[in-house]
Amino acid sequence: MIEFMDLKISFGKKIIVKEMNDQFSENKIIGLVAPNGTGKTTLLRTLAGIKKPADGYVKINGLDFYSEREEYLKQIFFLENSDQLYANLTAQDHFNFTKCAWHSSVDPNAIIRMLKMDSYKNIPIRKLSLGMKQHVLIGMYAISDAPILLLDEPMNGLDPTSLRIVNNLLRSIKENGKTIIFSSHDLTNVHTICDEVLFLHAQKVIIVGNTLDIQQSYDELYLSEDVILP
Ligand SMILES: Nc1ncnc2c1ncn2[C@@H]1O[C@H](COP(=O)(O)OP(=O)(O)OP(=O)(O)O)[C@@H](O)[C@H]1O
Repeated sequence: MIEFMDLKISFGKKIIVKEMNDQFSENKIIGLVAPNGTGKTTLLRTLAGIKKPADGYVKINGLDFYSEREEYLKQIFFLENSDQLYANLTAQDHFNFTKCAWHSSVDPNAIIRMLKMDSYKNIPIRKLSLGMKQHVLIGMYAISDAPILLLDEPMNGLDPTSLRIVNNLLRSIKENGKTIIFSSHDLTNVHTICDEVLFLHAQKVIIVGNTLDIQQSYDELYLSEDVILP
């Protein structure tokens, strides 16, 4: 369970979220959607305890980051982007490390097979393409077996086949009782795999079930705000 209570997030006078009071139960894939610069990464960073709220708090499975930091952090896996991977280590190294650090029973070789990474699992990260590095990141999430996975635009750089494989992987992680929150600009894919969609708009959070037309909701919220060029 993720609980947001009177959460306010800001950078000084710049408010990202004014007041958030929402709850998310387990076993869900939640898409986080908003235009560039609205605050998706900032919200994920706040959930991960990297950014301190200006007010209010987040509880994860009843745990508070500031008073129960160690237990709180055991609930979440969050790697902001592939720049955080070790350039001289391989995918296999990252997977082995993640399995060990998280005391996970997930078999890295099964994930390598599922993500079709055999041909590059032993190549240093610095020699991989963006899409290949995204596979490494997503593989680490799967291997962590953490209850809550926070992903920032994980599908960027994936080809259509990889996207389908990653979607299937996320679905199977969810079926194991996990909660996945991922930010994305790909509304079609959000519609394909999410149970709920969380829009950030006008410093507020708007949650919609995925029965609605996501594109239509997006247009209604944001299109009128488009800048009209002279
Ligand atoms: N460290 C910081 N100090 C001050 N302002 C920041 C900082 N980090 C982000 N911001 C501002 O907060 C706002 C939200 O940024 P954020 O990166 O969370 O947006 P985003 O929705 O993830 O954008 P994108 O879709 O482009 O990745 C932006 O206006 C950004 O300039």
